[in-house]
Formats: sequence, C-alpha cells, structure tokens
Amino acid sequence: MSGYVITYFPLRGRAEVIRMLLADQGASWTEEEVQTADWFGGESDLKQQAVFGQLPQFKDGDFVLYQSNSILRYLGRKYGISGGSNQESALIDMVNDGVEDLRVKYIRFVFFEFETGKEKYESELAKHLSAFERILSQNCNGTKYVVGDKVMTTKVKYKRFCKNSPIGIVRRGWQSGPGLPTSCKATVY
Ligand SMILES: CCCCC[C@H](O)/C=C/[C@H]1C=CC(=O)[C@@H]1C/C=C\CCCC(=O)O
Ligand SMILES: N[C@@H](CCC(=O)N[C@@H](CS)C(=O)NCC(=O)O)C(=O)O
Repeated sequence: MSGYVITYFPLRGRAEVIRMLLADQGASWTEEEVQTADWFGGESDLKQQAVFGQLPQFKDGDFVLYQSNSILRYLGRKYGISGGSNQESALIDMVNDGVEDLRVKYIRFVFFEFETGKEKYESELAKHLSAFERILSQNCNGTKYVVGDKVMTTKVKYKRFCKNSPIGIVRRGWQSGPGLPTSCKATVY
C-alpha cells in the first residue's frame, strides 16, 4: 500500500483530479468519506483540524496536506510529471489555474444559479473550453499534451460533473467524448 489517504465528501468534486492522477500513476490509495451532515453538523472535528477548515485532505504516510491544487503539484513533482523545466512547470501551472477559474464559475453555477443561469453557463462554457483547446492544439498540432511531448508530462482532461458541464483537470491526454459541447474535444468521465 502506498499510504495515501484522501479524505473528502462523497463527491468527485475537488478530490477527483487527485484520484485521476494517482490512478494514472498506478498508485493505490484509501478513501476516508466524510458525510456532509456530520461535517456541517459539527459531528466531525475534522473541520477544526483542517488548516483552512475545508477538504480535501491528503495524507502521504504521516505527511498531511490540504488545498487540492497544492496536492496536485505535490504529486506532480513526486511522480516527475510537473514539467521538464521551469518554463514547462509554469505553463502547467497556468493551465491548472485556468481550470481553477473555470471550476469557480462552475461552483457558482451549481450552487447559486442552477435554475436561473443554465443557458448562460452552457453558452459560455464552449468559449471557456476553447481556450484549453487552443493551448492543446498549439503544442505538437494537438496530438500530444498541453506541454511537452512525453506521456504524462502534462495532460488535461475534462470531467463531467453533470450533463454538459465538464470541468476539472488531470494531466492527461485528450480526445472527443460524449456529453460535451460539440466544439469541445475532451475525455469525459
Ligand atoms: C453535498 C455537497 C456538500 C459539500 C459542499 C462543498 O462545500 C462543496 C464542494 C464543491 C466545491 C468544489 C467542488 O468541486 C465541490 C463539488 C461541486 C459540485 C458537485 C459536483 C458533483 C460531483 O463532483 O460529484
Ligand atoms: N481551495 C480549496 C477549496 C476547498 C473547498 O472549497 N472545499 C470544500 C469542498 S470542495 C469544503 O470543504 N466545503 C466545506 C466547508 O467549507 O465547510 C482547495 O482547492 O482544496
């Protein structure tokens, strides 16, 4: 066993990309599921323990880490998939930060504008995703990854949270997938 533990709600959410990265690397991990009622009802003292009062929490043996993107970068460095130079790493960070921005839009939509903002969200989504497609297409004519040409150097994968609402990142290859806007080329989970 690797000694990895992901503690999160029973959701894909911010834990899913960590799971994807580990799965891509052939690593195993344990899941600690926190029920949202316990979390918000104060039954779990994890919220007090959590550095910023939030999940996911990631453990690598005794090493405990929070912040999903920090966890991704930690694992990226650990597995040697965070870029072959300072500039490659910066480009990877740039794309990941772009995904974070999109995630925030998605969260706003899901939690605050689900009934009222669906049309707007979906119409703007293609535009947001086209930025990632442009980056992908500019590297090796779109046949490889966001950065570099080696397998696992940097990869983007969209994840489907709900119908036609893909978001999320994992450093991975890309291809057309079902359930996405027609202009979007990405793999859907
Ligand atoms: C029952 C929810 C209780 C947890 C509330 C929590 O503060 C919200 C987490 C969202 C924040 C970022 C995400 O990706 C998280 C998930 C966003 C949307 C749900 C997507 C469904 C899924 O990923 O499986
Ligand atoms: N920037 C943090 C955000 C973490 C976050 O928003 N966590 C949510 C779940 S996705 C949470 O713990 N919500 C419960 C709470 O805020 O009490 C990260 O990327 O890990």
